[in-house]
Parts: sequence; C-alpha cells; structure tokens
Amino acid sequence: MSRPISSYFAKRPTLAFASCPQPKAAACNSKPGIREALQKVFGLDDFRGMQEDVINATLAGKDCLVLMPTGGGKSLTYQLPAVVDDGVTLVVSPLLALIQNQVDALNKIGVNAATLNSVLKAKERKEILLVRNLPSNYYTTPELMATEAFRSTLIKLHTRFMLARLVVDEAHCISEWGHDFRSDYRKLRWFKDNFPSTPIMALTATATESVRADIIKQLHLPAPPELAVFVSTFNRANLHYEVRFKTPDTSNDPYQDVLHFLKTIYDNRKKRLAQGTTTGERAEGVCGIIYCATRSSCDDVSEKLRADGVRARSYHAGLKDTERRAVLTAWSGTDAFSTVMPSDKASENVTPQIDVVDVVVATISFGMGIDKKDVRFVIHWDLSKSLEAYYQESGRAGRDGKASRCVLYYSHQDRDRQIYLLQQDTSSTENTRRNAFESFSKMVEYCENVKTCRHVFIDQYFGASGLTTEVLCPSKRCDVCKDPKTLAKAKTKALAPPAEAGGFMSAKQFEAGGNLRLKDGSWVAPVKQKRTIGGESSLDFGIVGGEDYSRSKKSRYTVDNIGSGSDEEGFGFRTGAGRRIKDVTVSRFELLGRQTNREVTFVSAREMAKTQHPLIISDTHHVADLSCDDRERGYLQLLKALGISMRPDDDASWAWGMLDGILDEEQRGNLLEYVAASIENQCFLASKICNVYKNKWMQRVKEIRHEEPTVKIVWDDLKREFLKLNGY
Ligand SMILES: Nc1ncnc2c1ncn2[C@@H]1O[C@H](COP(=O)(O)OP(=O)(O)OP(=O)(O)O)[C@@H](O)[C@H]1O
Repeated sequence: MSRPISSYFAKRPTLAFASCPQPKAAACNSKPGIREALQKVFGLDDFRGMQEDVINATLAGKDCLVLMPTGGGKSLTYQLPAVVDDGVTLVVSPLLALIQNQVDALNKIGVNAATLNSVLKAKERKEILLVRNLPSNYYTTPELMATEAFRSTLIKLHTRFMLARLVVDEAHCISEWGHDFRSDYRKLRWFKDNFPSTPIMALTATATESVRADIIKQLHLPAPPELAVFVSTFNRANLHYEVRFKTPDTSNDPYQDVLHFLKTIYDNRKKRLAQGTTTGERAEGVCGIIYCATRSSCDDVSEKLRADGVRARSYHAGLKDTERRAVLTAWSGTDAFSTVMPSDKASENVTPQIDVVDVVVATISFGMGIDKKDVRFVIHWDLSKSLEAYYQESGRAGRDGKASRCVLYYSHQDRDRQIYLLQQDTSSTENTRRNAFESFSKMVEYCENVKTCRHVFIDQYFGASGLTTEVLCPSKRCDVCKDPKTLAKAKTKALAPPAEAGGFMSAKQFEAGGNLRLKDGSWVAPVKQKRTIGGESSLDFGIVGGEDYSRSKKSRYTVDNIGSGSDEEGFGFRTGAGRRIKDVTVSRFELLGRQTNREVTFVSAREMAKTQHPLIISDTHHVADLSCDDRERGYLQLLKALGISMRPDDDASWAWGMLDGILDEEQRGNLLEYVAASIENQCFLASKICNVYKNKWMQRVKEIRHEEPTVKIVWDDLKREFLKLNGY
C-alpha cells in the first residue's frame, strides 16, 4: 500500500509514530511506492545499479553493507526509504559540512530533514531531545551519538517504535584499516547492542576486504547471508586516469603542463564551438579541481592561473569563511554557459563578489559532500595519502557520467615528504600508523605502475571483481592502456636512481674522484684531502682505508673527528649536482690520513659501489653535539636490524626474492650496508640536534624490525640504486 505523495512533505505528528508498531516496511511499501517517490520526490527517472535492491532490503528490515563508488548514488538508498517508511532514519555522517549540504538539498526538494548541531537554537535542540517533531531523515555525527543525552533520546525513540534504522555513512571511518579512521565511529557498536532488531545500513565508497570485515565486526553486524552485502563495481569507466612524473630538473614543470592541458581543452572547445553546434558556451567553461598539499601552493597556483587567463580561485582553511563560501557558491553555480560578468575584474579584490569560477585550487578538505556533476577534471598537484583517498578525491570528476580526466603528478620527493609526514605523526596508534603506511605504499605502487591498467589496479584493490582490462577499460581510458611505452620511458627518466638522474655522483665522477684499491685487495675510499696548514691550501690525494675488508672487522673504527669542520680532516669529492660532500669510510677502514707508499690501482665505479661507504659527512650540515661515535652507533644498529630482518643467508626472505641468483651472500651483505648507510645519512641530514638524530634512527630501527611498508619502499629504492651502481 503506497502512501499519498503529499504526506512525504508533511510534518508527522509524534502520536502517529507512538501508535505505530516497529516498521516492517516490506509489508506497507510495495515497489510502486518507492518508484513513485523516486520520480515525484527525487525527480529521477529510474534507479541506478543496485539502488533498488538496497532500498528493498533495508525496507524489509535487513542489515545492509553497501559498497558503491563515489558518485554511485548511495544517498538515495537511505534517503528514499526514510521518505516512504515510518519512523526516523538516523544518519551518522563524519562532517557537519557534509551533513548540512545533504539536509539543505533534501529540504530544497521538500523532504523533511534536519540535524542536531551546535548551530541550532536551544529550543530546537530541546524539542529534538524530547523527541518532538523529528524529521524522517535525521542527521547526526558519531561524536553526538556517543553522548549520554543523545543515547537516552534514542532509547525514547526506540521504546515509542519510532526508530526505523541507523545509517552509517562513510563507514570505512570505523576501521583502523580505513584511510579516515575516526575513533568515535567505534562507539556506534552501542546501537546494535541496544537495539538488535533495528536495521543498520553501512555505506562506503572505499573499502578493501579487510575494511569490510572490520566494519561488520565493529558495528556488531551479523554475518552474511543475514547481512545483505551489496558490492557495486568500483570502476568509474568514464574517468581517464593518468600519472605524470615531475622530473628532478625543470624540464617538466607541472604548472606549464597543467596550463598546456587546460589550453588544449579550450582550443578543442573553440573548434567545436566554431562548428556552430552550441551557442552561448564559453570555451573556458571547463570545470575542475586542482588539489595541492599546502595552502601556499593553492594560492600560488591559483594566482598563476588567473594571470594566465584561467578563472581559478584557491580554497583552503586559511581563508575567511565568507571568502570560502563565495568561492564555493561561484564554482558550484558556474557552468560552460555562465556569463562572464563585467564586474569580474573588480571582484579580484572583493572576494565575496566572485561571479565565475571554473577551477578551484584546493587542499583536500575541499570536496566532501559537494555534488557538482560537471567536474571535467581533477588534478593532483601532490600525492594523496592513500589510494582510497585518491579514488575518492579523483572520483569527484565526472559524476554526470561524462568523460573526465584525473591527472596525478608524482615524484620521489613528494613520496618522501609524505613518508616523512607519516613518520612524524605521533598522534595515532601504532596500528593506525602501520595501516597509514600500508595504504600509502599502495598509492606509491599505483603511481609507479606502468604495466597494469589503472582501472584494473583500482578494481583489484577495492573490489577484486576479477574483470579484465577489456571490460573495465575498453576505450583505453588510462595512460597505461593508451601508451605504456611512453609512460615507462617517462618514469625511467624521472625516477631513475640518482646516478642516472644526476642527483648525486655519476659513475664517471666516481672514477674521476680517484677510487683506489690497494694491490693486496683492500679498498680505500675516494678522497681528496684539502690542507690549509700554515695558511697554504693544497689538494692532495689521501687514503682512507687500508685493511682488507672482512665482515669480522667491519666495526673497526679509528676516525674520530671527521666532519668537525677542520679543513685538515676534510675529504671529499663533488656530487653530480655539483655539491661538495665529504665521504669517509669509517667502519671498514683505518684512516691513514697521508699518502701511502703502498701500491694502488684505480677501480671501477661498479666495484666502488659494492663497498661504497657508509657515513657520508656533509660539510654544509652539522648536528649539534653529535660525535662520530654516535653516528657509527646509529649506522651499526640500523645494519643490525636490517641483518636480522633480511638475513643475507636466508634465501626465503621477502627481501631477496627478486634478487635470487643475482646477488650472492656477500653482495647481499654489501647491499645491507649500503641501505643502512643511506638511512643513517637521511636521519643525519634531517636532524639539527643530537637527540632528534638518535630518535630518528631508533624510529627507523623499529620500523625495520616491524617490517613496516615504508621500509619496503625505501628498501626497493635503495636496492634499485645499488643494483644500478653495480651495473645490473
Ligand atoms: N537513480 C539515479 N538516477 C540519476 N541520478 C542519480 C540517481 N541516483 C543518484 N543520482 C545522482 O548521482 C549523484 C551522486 O549521488 P550521491 O551523492 O548519492 O553519490 P554518493 O554515492 O553518495 O557519492 P559520494 O561517495 O561521492 O558521496 C547525485 O547528483 C544524485 O542526484
């Protein structure tokens, strides 16, 4: 029996609920009821994908877990049941801004929806807490749900049979495995414990297998088949995914690249418009979002774009509320036909008068809950913190189903900065940190992938539907499918190890630096010694080393004041980038500190790299109160941790899998030393005082022991570098 449409708009008297038994929707809402609501209330012609099945399941009183892609139409699956069903549908959502957008949108189409938040007047709050005049769609936050006052309201609602269902939106926030863990989401389990027969609907756009399992566990939901699980494809077939590499030199300036990208779209539009198929359309009316990591880069990029004739504005937490609202309103209302107002010039200085905004340059806080359908591109100036986040952010493009572009700029510097930020995050638990690294390493894998279709990559990560490239990406809507060779080349050019990319020393420079090997087979470091004795400067070859290297002797160490700033002790050579560094072998060699009459021969860069040493001492960076002993200790502890985690004689270890048959045991030992030295050097360069340095290497040791994903990333990189240096 379907209800008259007029009743959807009316406020329902409390008593009507009080006399109503616990809603058993299937009995009183047949298919025509929901179709009628779909068309007359929501103004939509038909259901999409699994929407109708989900709606029927929740109306039948089933607990549901719904996984649908961003823009897939999740909201309708709970907003519509709330309209056709009796009682209150309680929706938990993570952000007030998100809630307000949804409430406004529902009120706009005449649906009774509200939220309890701090903005409400005391009288309104009281009314709600007294369970009066409750709307069918009632939004709240997890924090409020955890309060005693609100819980007692829910108990009141329940005893009056007015609680229709709980909806948990963005349900991945409940899981530590999810990319947006919110501890208050965990407290939502209280609901099932207290109202076991009231259905729950948990929805998310991004949940891997483990996150799904965690959502079920944390919300105390039953296992399938009692729980109805709906998994739509995660594939957004209309999105074209692409990764562009930032090169260490300036040959690929992302800004110029973006500008070129925009201008090309404008030119194409101009041509199309010249053919006269449409009138009134602006060629520049291409709506997009550019995500940047920092507020200042948002401001920089948007200013540059404006100077280059693109109607762009920045949006971030550093702006005043009024400015942000003005940008959002203008951008939301702008389309290809928007009139460029004459006041546009003037509005440059008076932000609230902004009229037309095509491109928003924003930090990631922008976008959640914004339902703009015609976003034609989403560009990531910087990396997202996880593949889930990237999928969600890029998914803001093409919600109307039309072809749209998602471009991400990537470099190892960006990657390392993000790793650094994750390492610095001391607010989270060990588990959360670990998961954050895990998610981030998947993001890195996505960026560096040049073989798997990006649609397939995403599908494998979230849905594992097993569908092939032909099904998921039939029209070559990603860079991998389009031109894998060019992509692979661009990657090699941009991400090659330093020796090739010119970041540090090249093989030639290594040799030119005078790498010496004693006739008896022992190694020496490449050094030139600068002397300023008696006011005279001179450059001599010096030798750092002497004894044959063997593992048992590796901790012999006699250089104490290296890097103290004394010119007499200065050894070094120039790096590929022209920076002078000092390179001193300490654990393997004795410092002779003067010319030796022992016979020497030059060795190749390849051989040098095998024993390339350890403590690299910068002449531009000093750490207060740090002695060489301290550094040696850090290095040895790192080496020890690596040796335990990746034993050179353990062929079964994950670390050697790929290197099986390439490196023998001794070479593996050399590789570990190379890695330990590089990590130690990173800790050194990132510290200004001794304690910070110590904390850093101790943290790294801990990560190595736990085999955290970040270690694997660093390991992979350094391993590649090492192999390259060794000519593999
Ligand atoms: N059956 C339908 N027919 C046409 N349009 C629909 C249908 N269902 C939803 N939409 C539209 O699709 C857009 C996305 O819907 P919605 O905001 O519910 O997506 P979502 O899955 O919640 O996405 P996100 O995860 O990004 O929040 C909205 O503009 C909505 O009006």
